[in-house]
This record gives sequence, structure tokens and C-alpha cells, in this order.
Amino acid sequence: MTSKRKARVKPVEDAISYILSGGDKPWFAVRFINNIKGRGVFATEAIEQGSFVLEYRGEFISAEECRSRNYSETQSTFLYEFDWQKRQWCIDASKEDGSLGRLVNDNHKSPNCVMKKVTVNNRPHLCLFAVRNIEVGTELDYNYGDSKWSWRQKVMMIMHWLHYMIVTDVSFTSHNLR
Ligand SMILES: C[S@@+](CC[C@H](N)C(=O)[O-])C[C@H]1O[C@@H](n2cnc3c(N)ncnc32)[C@H](O)[C@@H]1O
Repeated sequence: MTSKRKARVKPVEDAISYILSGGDKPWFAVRFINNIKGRGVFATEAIEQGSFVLEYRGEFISAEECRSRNYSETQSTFLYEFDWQKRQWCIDASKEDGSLGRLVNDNHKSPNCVMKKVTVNNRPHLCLFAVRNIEVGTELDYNYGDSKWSWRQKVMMIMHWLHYMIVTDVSFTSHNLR
């Protein structure tokens, strides 16, 4: 019996072909979410677990060069530092170049993508791969790492505040019922 299943491109090979082309896959859309998160990247087609998603493109520089750049807090969130060949490097994606990988937001609790290194022509590239099936309309996200990112604190403060409001409201209501 001949198999009719389509041969699936291997995720790393898929990543390499996009790295070499310098472009992004067409099945993603950038949308404005809110004033805290800014923009995000959303799937316009279903993505299978394990698939290559997007490259985090930017300037490949040493970590020393990266730290010497006098960037604002906002620009600094576009700097991705990583280890490669026993040294520390950085992809500086602070330039608005129209690429999508740089616009994928942080999720340190339950991200749907993970960042991995793919080496092409003796240069590392940072690529996002899906860690589970991603439905159409879902925002892409990955864990930015262990840094104490300011928005994580803001989200925690909002959660605490909401919890406080709910608890206060409940006790107020039960007090009135007595
Ligand atoms: C690398 S950029 C991602 C793209 C960004 N949303 C934009 O519109 O340019 C990182 C910035 O996105 C925002 N961000 C990323 N993840 C977030 C999150 N989980 N909650 C709130 N803001 C987030 C922060 O403002 C951060 O400075």
C-alpha cells in the first residue's frame, strides 16, 4: 500500500530555508493588543506542534557590544542575549525592520513557542518553534527568560488588586446580607 501522507518538511530544515530567504512565513498577523502589551503576533493558520514558527531577526553582536549600547528601557526589551560556542552573544532587534519575530510577546507561565538556536553558515540564529498545536487567532508567545521584566510586576500588581477588589466586594455583600 502506498502512503498518501504528504512528506512534512522537517522543522529545522524549514527554519533554515526561512533564515536563508530572510523573510517570515505569511500566516501571521500583527495586531495592537492594548497600551501595556502594545502589538502582538497572531496565527492566521493553525500551527502544528514542533513546527518552525518565526526567526527572531536582528543584528548579531557580542554581549559586550550589546551592553555598551545606550538604549532606553523599551529598546532594551528587543535585545536577546544567549550563549553560543562558550561565549555570550546578542541579537539586537531594536530596529523596526518589519520582521515579526521581534514582536512576539513574553509568557513565562504557559508559552506556546520556545526559542532555539539554529546554526547556519557558522552563525547562530534564534528561531521560535511551537511547543503545542496553535489554533487560528491565538497570540504567539514565549518565555523571555528569568529577568525581572517590569510588565510581569505590573501584571502581578493588577492581579493582586483584582483579588483585593473581589474579596472586598464579597465581604461587603455578605456583611449586607447579615
Ligand atoms: C520585544 S517587545 C514585543 C513587542 C511589543 N509588544 C511591541 O509592540 O513592540 C517587548 C515589549 O512588549 C511588551 N510585552 C511583552 N510581553 C508582555 C507581557 N506578557 N505583558 C505585557 N507587556 C508585554 C513590553 O512592553 C515589552 O517592552
